Amino acid sequence: MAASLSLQLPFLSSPTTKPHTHRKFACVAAAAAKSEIPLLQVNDLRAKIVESNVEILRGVNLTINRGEIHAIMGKNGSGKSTFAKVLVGHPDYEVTGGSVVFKGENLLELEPEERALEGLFMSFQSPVAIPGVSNDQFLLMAYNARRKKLGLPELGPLEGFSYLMEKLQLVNMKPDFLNRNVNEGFSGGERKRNEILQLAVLGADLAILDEIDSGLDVDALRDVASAVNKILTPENSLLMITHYRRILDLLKPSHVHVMDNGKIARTGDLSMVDAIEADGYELVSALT
Ligand SMILES: Nc1ncnc2c1ncn2[C@@H]1O[C@H](COP(=O)(O)OP(=O)(O)OP(=O)(O)O)[C@@H](O)[C@H]1O
Repeated sequence: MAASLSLQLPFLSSPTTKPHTHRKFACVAAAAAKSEIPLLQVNDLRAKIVESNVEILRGVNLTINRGEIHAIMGKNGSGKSTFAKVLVGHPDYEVTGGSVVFKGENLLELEPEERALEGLFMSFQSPVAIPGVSNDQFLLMAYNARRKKLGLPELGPLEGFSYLMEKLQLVNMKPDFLNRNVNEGFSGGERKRNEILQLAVLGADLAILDEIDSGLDVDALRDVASAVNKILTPENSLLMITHYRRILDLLKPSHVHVMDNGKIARTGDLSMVDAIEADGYELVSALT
């Protein structure tokens, strides 16, 4: 479980300083250059299951720029979750070819923990419980680890609690969520909301949400979508995996991809979802 804790990726802004004028121009130039490179560039990514040697990803290509919202849809078993898990470095899979560049760095060389610290967050389809660890302990520990890495002072219990309360309100969750052990006894929908709370607390350059909408009632879905919309800025991006139109209407992805047989078979906009709902995946994939 420790591994999946460390997969959660914090993102904080650097401490505010008053840069010297020349440094300021250099920073502006660097920021402009930074915003020009894609946030994520995946080229011909191939991966297999370690245990069985079965190839699941068969040449995935995908580019995500800052501020974009991408959705991946596709038939059951087409490789969507595998793709997400390979991006965060899940040990069940081995990359056999291709490349992934995240924020200009070779993501595949980084350990899962380092990917998290670089600003990659993933919510899992079935979030696990962590018996004996309360949500507030876990969140504050993860948040402080990130602050420490950035050279910022750790938040003490009082400051930490008020920070967590602020984020709790953002995701419209009850305060008792903080006292409960991570996901222990949570309903399916509560676990999904808890994933969004983690994202709100830790932040991310790229958040990957795997079926965050499954099992949510209509109000919870609206809350989750509204929280995600508040977390998104022109500087961060979202990659969501879903089977349903409802969350797409709420989050309005700029790009919709269809995965088929371990590849992105087709890319379009929201209007492609109408075709998928009318004709199914076979016809849409066959158009490529
Ligand atoms: N760790 C694993 N062990 C065995 N098989 C696996 C493993 N991971 C993925 N697979 C297999 O790889 C294929 C792709 O699985 P994946 O979960 O990526 O599909 P998906 O597109 O996310 O499906 P769904 O829409 O049903 O969630 C499936 O046939 C699945 O059984």
